Amino acid sequence: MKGEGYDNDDSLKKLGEYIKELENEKIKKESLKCKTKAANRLFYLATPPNVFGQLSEKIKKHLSHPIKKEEEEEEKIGWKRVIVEKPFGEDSESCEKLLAAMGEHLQESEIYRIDHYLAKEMVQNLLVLRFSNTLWDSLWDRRSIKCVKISIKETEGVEGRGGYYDEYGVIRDVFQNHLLQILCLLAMEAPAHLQADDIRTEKVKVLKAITTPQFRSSKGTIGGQANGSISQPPFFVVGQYGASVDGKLPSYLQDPSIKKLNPTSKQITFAQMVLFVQNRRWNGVPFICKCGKGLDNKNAEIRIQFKNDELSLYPDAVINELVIRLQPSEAIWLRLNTKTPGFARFQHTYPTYLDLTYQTRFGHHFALPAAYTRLLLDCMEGDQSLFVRDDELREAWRIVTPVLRFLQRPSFQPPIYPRFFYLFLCLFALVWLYFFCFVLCMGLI
Ligand SMILES: NC(=O)C1=CN([C@@H]2O[C@H](COP(=O)(O)OP(=O)(O)OC[C@H]3O[C@@H](n4cnc5c(N)ncnc54)[C@H](OP(=O)(O)O)[C@@H]3O)[C@@H](O)[C@H]2O)C=CC1
Ligand SMILES: O=C1O[C@H](COP(=O)(O)O)[C@@H](O)[C@H](O)[C@H]1O
Repeated sequence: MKGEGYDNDDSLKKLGEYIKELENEKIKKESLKCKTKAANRLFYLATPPNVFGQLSEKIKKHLSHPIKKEEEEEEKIGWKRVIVEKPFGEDSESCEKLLAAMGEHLQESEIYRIDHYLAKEMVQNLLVLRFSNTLWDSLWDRRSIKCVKISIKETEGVEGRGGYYDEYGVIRDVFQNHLLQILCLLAMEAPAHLQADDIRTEKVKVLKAITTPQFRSSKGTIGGQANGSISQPPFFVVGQYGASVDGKLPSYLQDPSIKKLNPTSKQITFAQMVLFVQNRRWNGVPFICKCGKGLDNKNAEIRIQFKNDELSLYPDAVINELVIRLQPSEAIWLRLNTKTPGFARFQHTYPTYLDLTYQTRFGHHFALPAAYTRLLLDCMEGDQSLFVRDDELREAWRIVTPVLRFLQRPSFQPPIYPRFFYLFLCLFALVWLYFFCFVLCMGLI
């Protein structure tokens, strides 16, 4: 295979023959122990997406099990499954092409589209947290929830991955997939059953209820205009990271890979959008979604902020907030008010937390598998719950495509934000501490 193109029939034929040889050997050995003659085939396409279609065709042609006269059941002949990595397209149009190219040769049940965020412990936990605790049933909607914040923040920059990143940017890299998937799990209705397709059907409904961001220009057209502004809801913020304030960490444009490929790149590395799920449950509740690189913190979390009751006896008390931290250090906490402990009277509230930090509560009793371990196992077991279905993909691209078009305007220039640098913050804190001690000492003298 080495050195041959993905479209080379001969080499793929050879690969098919080689696989068959291996399977025959294995079946010979194993048939002594068990009666199965099936040999399953799992293909992992770690290739650029532009060859997914071509490869699907070759897999069908040369690498599928030879089907007998009458098509036999999967258990007898073994299954064939294909895992594909994102990006599944660059916008709605290219996604459609990709879906068609693969769909021509493979069935949807054979395609496993990876979104590794779906396999993170706390993302899987969302279904359990929401639907096994009836406590939320009357709270999980626009009547009680003020807003939902989802953020995936990274401190790292592109670190030499500019070849891939500069073509895709943060919206295609994280927003369109990981972030929207989390939003779906938070906003969806209870699925009919805990089966892959029931769950995915509910997720699609959420995506369908998200209105496509509209862009207004002086000419009243949508998207792509130089002086366009986003219409209701009016919020989206983008940027590209610059160098750290002390100049020690390079900016996006100074990254060696970007410098080499596209030194004047306008690609964005941060995006925040406020999305609205326009259905009866969520109408009017902003979902504030942000993700980016070169930021102040590496974490991924969900914050569900509850409304304050206008008639509350404690109008100044902090609002209740449910926080689900996906990483680092998985945790769920609920911010509540208590009486200020001690002599303070009941007029005084004190914000505190009901805290479920996984490490403390579950310690070493549970090993959390890496996302990819979970996904590979699920694929082998034929469970598509944590993989993205074609209609989810279409809808997710429908939501972000107008934004991407808007950012492609020739006049667009990304705002630059300084890259966060911890050492800088530490030095800053030290200077303040020093100053504070100095003032304190002077006071004492
Ligand atoms: N189990 C655990 O480990 C627990 C840990 N904690 C920790 O305690 C600390 C406090 O937690 P918590 O009370 O929940 O967090 P905060 O009340 O400090 O809220 C943090 C959130 O507020 C946003 N925010 C902060 N400053 C501003 C601002 N000026 N304008 C707009 N938004 C802002 C942050 O956004 P952004 O991300 O953009 O800055 C983030 O979403 C955290 O470090 C938390 O990790 C608390 C409870 C349990
Ligand atoms: O898919 C991607 O995700 C990573 C972030 O994943 P995490 O598991 O480390 O949170 C991101 O850095 C990368 O750019 C993107 O392709």
